[in-house]
Amino acid sequence: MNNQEKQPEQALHQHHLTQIILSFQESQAIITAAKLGIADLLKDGPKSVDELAQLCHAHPETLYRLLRALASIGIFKEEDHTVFSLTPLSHYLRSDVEGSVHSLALMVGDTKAWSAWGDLIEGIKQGEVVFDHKFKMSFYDYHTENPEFAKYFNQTMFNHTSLLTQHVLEVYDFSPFQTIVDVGGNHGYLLSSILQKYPASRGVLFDQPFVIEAVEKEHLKNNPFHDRINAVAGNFFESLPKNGDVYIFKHIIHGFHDEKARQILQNCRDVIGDGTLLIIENVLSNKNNHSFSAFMDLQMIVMSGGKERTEAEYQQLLEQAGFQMTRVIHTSSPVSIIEAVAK
Ligand SMILES: C[S@@+](CC[C@H](N)C(=O)[O-])C[C@H]1O[C@@H](n2cnc3c(N)ncnc32)[C@H](O)[C@@H]1O
Repeated sequence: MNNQEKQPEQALHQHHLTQIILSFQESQAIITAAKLGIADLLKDGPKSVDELAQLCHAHPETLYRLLRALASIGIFKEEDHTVFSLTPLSHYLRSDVEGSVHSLALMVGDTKAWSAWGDLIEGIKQGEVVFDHKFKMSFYDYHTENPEFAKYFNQTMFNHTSLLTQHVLEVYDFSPFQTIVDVGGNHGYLLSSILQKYPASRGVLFDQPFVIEAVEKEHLKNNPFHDRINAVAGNFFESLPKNGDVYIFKHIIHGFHDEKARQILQNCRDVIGDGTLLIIENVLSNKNNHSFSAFMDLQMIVMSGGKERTEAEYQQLLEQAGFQMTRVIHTSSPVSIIEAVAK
């Protein structure tokens, strides 16, 4: 291949890489629109920039430049000069729709969370959790310090879980289980959905005291399965509720490094008897293809100190905690179900 033939391909690669490097600009623009609540303001139809600027207390000229940039990538549409409407993409920036990513944008755009990503290099060089190192507090302590952030985090988990639950119910049969324990079950969406499908089962929702207190007030009060759910406050590093037939850990184990993850699983091993353990996670692919999980793994280095794992790594972790992996069931969503029993 001569130099002239190479040129277009090289230019393509250079352009592609440049786009990836600059994609933070798109993230920040979307986050800013989410912070201003633009999508909610447009839910009843198009509005002019002047109207929007007044409603969200922004500067009309710079707001126009923001919306013009977002319209150039399909987020919002400029119907007429300076008049904008929602698009299929910005629909999900609304805070009130199923599948909303509004809270995700606000969580990612939190000043501390965003600036921690700027120090990813420290995590890679030192092998430390960037957030802890930079702010001298853990990601979960930050939830206590900043309840707004905790609200966005919990709402993001809720939205995520509500999208995934159907896929889990499609492939896994919970009918053999009378008592279902959802460990770190937070809002109880997954547990409630299982109880809805399996009327003979009862549930235990286990989480930290402040979460259980909030969930009882906000979610369980109006939950039609409330009388079949026992909400239990505790700490999974100390002990888990006894007498469960199945213990579900959805998006729990990935939040911790191996030693802590083992400790949680060993505490489960102490109470599980001949019950079943289900770990529901985005399992990391062995191949280096582009994967949501591989970047979520970096999020762990930056924020909470956990790690995404391959199937083989989950198997090893389970064995070390006294379990035997029985099968891995893939769903039509990014999560898989890792099933195990005590050895
Ligand atoms: C990433 S969220 C997952 C929530 C839920 N399982 C889901 O997938 O939507 C982690 C959950 O673990 C809970 N958690 C964290 N530390 C805990 C602890 N030491 N004991 C009990 N629950 C804990 C958090 O309060 C939170 O609800």
